[in-house]
Amino acid sequence: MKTAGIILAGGQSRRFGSPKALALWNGKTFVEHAISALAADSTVIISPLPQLDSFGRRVPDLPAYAGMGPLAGILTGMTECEADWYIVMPCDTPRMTRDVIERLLTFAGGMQAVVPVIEGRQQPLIAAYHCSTKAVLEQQLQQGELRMMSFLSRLSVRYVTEADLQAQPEQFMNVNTRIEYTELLNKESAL
Ligand SMILES: Nc1nc2c(ncn2[C@@H]2O[C@H](COP(=O)(O)OP(=O)(O)OP(=O)(O)O)[C@@H](O)[C@H]2O)c(=O)[nH]1
Repeated sequence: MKTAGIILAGGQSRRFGSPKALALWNGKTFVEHAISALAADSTVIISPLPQLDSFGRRVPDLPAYAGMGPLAGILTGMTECEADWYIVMPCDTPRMTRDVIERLLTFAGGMQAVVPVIEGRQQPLIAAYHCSTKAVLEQQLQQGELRMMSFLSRLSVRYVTEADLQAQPEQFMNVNTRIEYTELLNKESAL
């Protein structure tokens, strides 16, 4: 099974005020934490930011779908890399770890997607998608339908819990605001 990691590092970071991918935690940028967590044969960073070039292979969103949000980033990654399964990872969940992603992949059989449900909330941006979902996603975006829930409703999905993944709910917490970032940094100093 060939896997590819898709790091979503586009978007506006409006609530954060500067590109989240370049925020620092525990001596590494958020994008580096995402790279470390990805257990994949190849990895691509989807972002318009040239500052991310030093961290790995970076490509901007496909022009036809630029500015259309995370689903556009996922389709871009699927177009850039050939793989059986794609692991999607945002750049704002620096506490995610490789062991959790490896366990996620163990559920990738017979379904089109594996999506965590953590404390009852679906986490489709830290999830695995089979290559058969690419055509579904392309058709959906061509229809101008940008909602993640709409994408999931078109797929056969295996939902897995934090217990299945032996994960701590905090590992899935994302940093959207400066307040959330300060909370994260306080945890760092408490280590
Ligand atoms: N490639 C790509 N990634 C995106 C896009 N929109 C959001 N992302 C990424 O998807 C993840 C979740 O993004 P959000 O926090 O919902 O949105 P954001 O635009 O980064 O932040 P806000 O402007 O504060 O909403 C982050 O890793 C973003 O970098 C996009 O259009 N293209």
